[in-house]
Amino acid sequence: MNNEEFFIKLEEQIQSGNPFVAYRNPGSKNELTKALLQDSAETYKTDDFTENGFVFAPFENTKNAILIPSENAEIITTEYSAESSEEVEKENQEFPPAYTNSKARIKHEELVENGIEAIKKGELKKVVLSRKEDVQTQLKAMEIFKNLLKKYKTAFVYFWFHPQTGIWLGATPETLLNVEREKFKTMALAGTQAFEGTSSVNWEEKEIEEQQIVTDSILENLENKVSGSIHKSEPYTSKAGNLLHLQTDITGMLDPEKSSLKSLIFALHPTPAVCGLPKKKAQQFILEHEAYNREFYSGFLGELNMKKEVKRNNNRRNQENQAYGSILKQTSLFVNLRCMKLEAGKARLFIGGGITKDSSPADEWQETVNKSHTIKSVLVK
Ligand SMILES: C=C(O[C@H]1C=CC=C(C(=O)O)[C@@H]1O)C(=O)O
Repeated sequence: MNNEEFFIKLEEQIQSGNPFVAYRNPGSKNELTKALLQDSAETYKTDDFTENGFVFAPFENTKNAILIPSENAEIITTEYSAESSEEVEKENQEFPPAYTNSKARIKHEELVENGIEAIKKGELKKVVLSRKEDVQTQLKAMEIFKNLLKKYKTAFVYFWFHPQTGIWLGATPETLLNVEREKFKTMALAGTQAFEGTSSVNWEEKEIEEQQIVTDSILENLENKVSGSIHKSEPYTSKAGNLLHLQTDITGMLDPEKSSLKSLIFALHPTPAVCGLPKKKAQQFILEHEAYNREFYSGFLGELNMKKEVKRNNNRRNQENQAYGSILKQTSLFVNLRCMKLEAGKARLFIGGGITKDSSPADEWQETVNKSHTIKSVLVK
């Protein structure tokens, strides 16, 4: 489908009031943007994660994971080009410094102080604390979505609507879980610094430790769920919009006898990149202290057991590939970061950061300001 037809279909779906999602996977071949347009206003939920479709799950109470089932949706695709990286870089550098709202700053710094105190008392090892920020915007959701598609080629970019949740949009750099056949991939992403023209940067002890905590915890949680060994890369610097993070890629083979897709998802969610350690205590701390509802921020979203057509390999020597059928199931879930909820004329942004014993409240505030640019920069024409 060409771009024009694709966006007309999407507009028609918006008018109908029925649920839909439009999205592009990171680094997608031919920049393929897909949409699932549900054929009724019905609410479908998934509890056992065996269905196929697109799932949208909140941070807590994941029983409310909403599904757009493939079988109840029209699936359309288009190729929509991102801007060249030089253009994007230029825009990022030109983006004006964020205004500082001192009330919000004081509140966030107090929250971080409380987190550091709980860590120093030994109640927690790490906790991820966040805030919301409301920003006025004249842009329509579709324009914001196109801006996200143009700017963030390496992120998972999405535009979700459901009568139960309202409109959400985002560009997240974090994979929660990718499963194709028995092979799975996940990542430990943590540590942040502003991108200032180069990705060759040094990381301080604090960030290295913060990210190592995430890697260790993911490996520990996956231990009994996989067959054979788990492979991890060395931590490396990855770029997400105007930010740099430390990332470790983790891969392995699933053992269907030992674990279902659901148990794997919940072994990971919520990861210490959005919640903390120990998991239950950190979650409790967040719910008690953040004083607002994260809703779907730091939840997860993406393709669930979606059928993917695989082209047959005509190379005769590759007998093994020829033996496989041409359809396989793919799950590609992302952590819902760098996102917003859009209401009439107003975007609610959600931004957080990992707190460890060495965190500084002022630096953590600044980090949330830097992170908010990912979304703020697509709210203007
Ligand atoms: C919680 C967020 O980011 C996470 C992902 C990468 C780096 C993070 C950090 O450095 O704190 C956070 O753990 C957010 O963007 O709201």
